[in-house]
Amino acid sequence: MTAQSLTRGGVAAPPVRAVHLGLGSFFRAHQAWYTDRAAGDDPWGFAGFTGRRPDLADTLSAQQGLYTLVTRAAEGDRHDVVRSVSRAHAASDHHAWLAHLSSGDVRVLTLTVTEAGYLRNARGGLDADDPVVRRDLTVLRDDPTAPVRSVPARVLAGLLARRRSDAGPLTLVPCDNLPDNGGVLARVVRDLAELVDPSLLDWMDERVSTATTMVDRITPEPTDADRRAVLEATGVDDRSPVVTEPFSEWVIAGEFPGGRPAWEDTGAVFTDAVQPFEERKLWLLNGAHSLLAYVGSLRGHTTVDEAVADPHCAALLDEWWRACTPHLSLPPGDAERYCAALRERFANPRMRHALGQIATDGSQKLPVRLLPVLHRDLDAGHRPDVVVTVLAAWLLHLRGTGLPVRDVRAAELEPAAQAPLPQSVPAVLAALDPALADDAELVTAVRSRVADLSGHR
Ligand SMILES: NC(=O)c1ccc[n+]([C@@H]2O[C@H](COP(=O)([O-])OP(=O)(O)OC[C@H]3O[C@@H](n4cnc5c(N)ncnc54)[C@H](O)[C@@H]3O)[C@@H](O)[C@H]2O)c1
Ligand SMILES: O=P(O)(O)OC[C@@H](O)[C@@H](O)[C@H](O)[C@H](O)CO
Repeated sequence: MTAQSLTRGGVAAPPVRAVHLGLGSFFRAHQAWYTDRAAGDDPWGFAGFTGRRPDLADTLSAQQGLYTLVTRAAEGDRHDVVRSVSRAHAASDHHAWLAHLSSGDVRVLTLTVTEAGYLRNARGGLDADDPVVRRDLTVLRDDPTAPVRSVPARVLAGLLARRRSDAGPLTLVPCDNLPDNGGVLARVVRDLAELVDPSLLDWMDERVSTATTMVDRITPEPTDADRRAVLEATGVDDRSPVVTEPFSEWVIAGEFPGGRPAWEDTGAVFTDAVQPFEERKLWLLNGAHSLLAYVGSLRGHTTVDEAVADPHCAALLDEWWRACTPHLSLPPGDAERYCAALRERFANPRMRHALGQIATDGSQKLPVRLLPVLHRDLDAGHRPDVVVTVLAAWLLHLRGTGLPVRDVRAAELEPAAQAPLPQSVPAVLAALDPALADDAELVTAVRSRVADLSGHR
């Protein structure tokens, strides 16, 4: 049998009414999927832009934006073709970026650019010392239409173009795993606007809203085996399928004065307060993921399902969840149900979610996944032992034990971690939060746990 290609068969793609920055697996498993299912007789199409490399834009363009979403349950796979990506552009196609964002048809800009992509400094504002930000600042001051590379600068360039064309209201919808992701995005873009053209700030107040979101759907990096499995199951030679789990959640707070897809029809929840959902998800799921990534990999595991099958890791997970629960603000019983679901989600043996993907950029993830719980416990006079273990395991990871280090701060963290423990422990803790390095008891506990963990390898 000849393999088929993905094609729209002469049916037009939905009109571009939304733009996405950070075209990758998660966007395709989540926001694009919600939008596709919400289409009804009022379809919204995305113009998706990659964050950096062109590959996915090229592959998707060759398939008219179509791709197969594989929903992988423990019992088997479901295959759906998602049709809401109408155009796929490489990051370098700045002309198209400005054109779409200048269009009055476009009312929503979603983003998935990783935690590191927001380029924040230690105080949460824009890191104006970052070399890419510095270069973009010079470029934008000179010519606001010239290509820029950082996320804050790309968004700002799009807004400057939109103001020139007077294209109407726009809502920014960040979908990265960050608390108050709307506040984070608004702040870095406004910080840059102040440096480039402060007159934009008033225009932004009138024309640009920023939503805050909690997003949840485990979506591992697809593999060649996934692609072969799609070909075998469907007969379609999809060059870029996405594999995800059946579970999905999207909680959104914000205004959409220019309109939006009917995401609530497909399960998204609109609320005034995302924070309780965000904390539940970032601590219970993402915190647990980071725990498994650093401790599980030290114990020789490579995927989440392998790690949770290890009774030692499973016991640490329970300990972590017990530490989080008193600090969550959703009704009692909610966390229990969420953790029960997580046990099943993590154990799905067919997902093969690589610990290496989760371990990336710990310097950006641990502060939002673990430290809020650690600080609350320390303030209450307890030191959660499980957090000591994760911090010790992270330090060993930075020392080269287990998974390769991929972190935006690797150049600073790897040498710091190599020093003898009396220096390396406070240095690495301070990189997460200077207050941690000032806590002598915590430093001692982490030192002794590093020694225990290395001894038991
Ligand atoms: N994969 C998941 O399970 C999942 C679930 C919830 C939320 N998320 C969020 O989505 C993000 C992306 O995950 P993914 O699975 O799509 O990854 P991916 O690697 O498939 O895609 C990431 C996209 O972000 C871009 N990007 C990466 N670093 C960037 C930077 N510094 N500046 C600009 N763009 C950058 C990439 O070019 C790519 O377009 C995660 O970091 C997370 O915040 C992912
Ligand atoms: O995507 P990251 O790199 O922020 O984190 C890795 C995982 O913890 C994360 O992707 C989860 O799978 C996801 O947040 C589940 O909704």
